Amino acid sequence: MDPPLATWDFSPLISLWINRFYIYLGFAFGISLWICFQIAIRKQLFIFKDKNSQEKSVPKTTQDLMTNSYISLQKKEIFVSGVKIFYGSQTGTAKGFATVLAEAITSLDLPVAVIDLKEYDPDDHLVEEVTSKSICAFLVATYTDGRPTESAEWFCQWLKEASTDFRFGKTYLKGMRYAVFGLGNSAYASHFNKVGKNVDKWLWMLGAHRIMTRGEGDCDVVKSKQGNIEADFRAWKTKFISQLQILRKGEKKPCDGNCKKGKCKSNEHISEEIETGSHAQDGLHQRDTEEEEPFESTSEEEPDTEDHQSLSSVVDVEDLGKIMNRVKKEKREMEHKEEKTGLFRNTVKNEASERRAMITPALREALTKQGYQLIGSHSGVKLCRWTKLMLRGRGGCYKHTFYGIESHRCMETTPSLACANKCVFCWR
Ligand SMILES: Cc1cc2nc3c(=O)[nH]c(=O)nc-3n(C[C@H](O)[C@H](O)[C@H](O)COP(=O)(O)O)c2cc1C
Repeated sequence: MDPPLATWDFSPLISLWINRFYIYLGFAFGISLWICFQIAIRKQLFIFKDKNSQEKSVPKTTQDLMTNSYISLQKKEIFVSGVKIFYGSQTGTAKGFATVLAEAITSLDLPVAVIDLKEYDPDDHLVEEVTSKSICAFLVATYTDGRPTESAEWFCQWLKEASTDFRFGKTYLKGMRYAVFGLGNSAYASHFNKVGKNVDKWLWMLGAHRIMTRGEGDCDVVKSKQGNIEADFRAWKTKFISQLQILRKGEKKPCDGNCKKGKCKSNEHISEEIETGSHAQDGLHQRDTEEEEPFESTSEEEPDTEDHQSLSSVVDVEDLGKIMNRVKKEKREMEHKEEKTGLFRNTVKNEASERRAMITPALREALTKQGYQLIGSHSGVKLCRWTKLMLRGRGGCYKHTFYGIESHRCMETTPSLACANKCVFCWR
């Protein structure tokens, strides 16, 4: 028989119920202790593992591997990413030569692209060659009156204009490497290979680096150097391929001391000049060293003749840069002569030290990065975005919309960097 309900003792349960908060507290305390304990253990384990891995994870072999892979990465530096062969052909000779050249380059395991100049827009793409690490070969034919083929007409027109446009400047294509092979016939004496010569000259004027002397193919079998145009091309091709292999290895042909102006008389002299940076600073001097056979290249003389012409006639504002360069060159020569004779030496030096540049090196760097062409040590100019758009037929700035002023005729210029006014709306 069950005891009656009244006889049951509920007092322990009641006391538990009354003290239930202490029980909860006890549980909570226990759980937090357990968590802290776990965290402490994990931390200890982690420190231990870390120590071990630091000691063991980079064994000598791995270290060696890392060093080796670094070296191999360094070794794998690419000096030539590929070759682009541009051709301007009418009856197919240049095109055929381009194919032959492409095959020869493919056998060297180098990527190659054969491009018809008809399908190439220099305005959009030529500047890519500055950084692309490719070598550009131009095979261009000359036609009546020294004109290019129809397919190369726009390319030549663009190059001609850009090379004399001060807004592009002398360094627009700096970094681009190229070689030219012209196709022509010496029977057309006054216009023999004119297109090849011009393309070579214009690229050079824009600052591109000529990797070898221009080749001249001559259809006149009597006058042709190698007997016929095919042989002329083969000779040029052989030279091109060997030059390509040199460049591919990252080797640079040292100056052989046969510079036109005789400024690099010995290799010792060159290294001195490179160290002092005079070669890098003086574009003309650098170009001297690039000439393999200076007598064949006309690029250096021709701009000068143009300068003479421009001086004798009405001066175009766009030619001012060239003229200034000539004046500076003459001044330098004069100073050089004076220094030689010992006359006025001290005065010249004092003047030079007194002259203070208005553009600080930091400002110069920043402006150049922004695309400004700096003139002397005082002014900077840049073609405005609206002008570019206007020239491309893609609209203009608000002055066009509101007042009908065509952007490329807009004369809002504040080229002097020394301007002390702080006008609110000045673009600077
Ligand atoms: C009508 C005509 C005019 C030419 N005019 C010239 C010229 O002025 N100067 C020149 O060096 N070669 C001239 N040539 C020679 C071509 O440049 C040469 O034949 C070249 O190999 C043609 O190349 P292509 O077959 O790729 O078009 C002329 C050829 C032709 C047919």
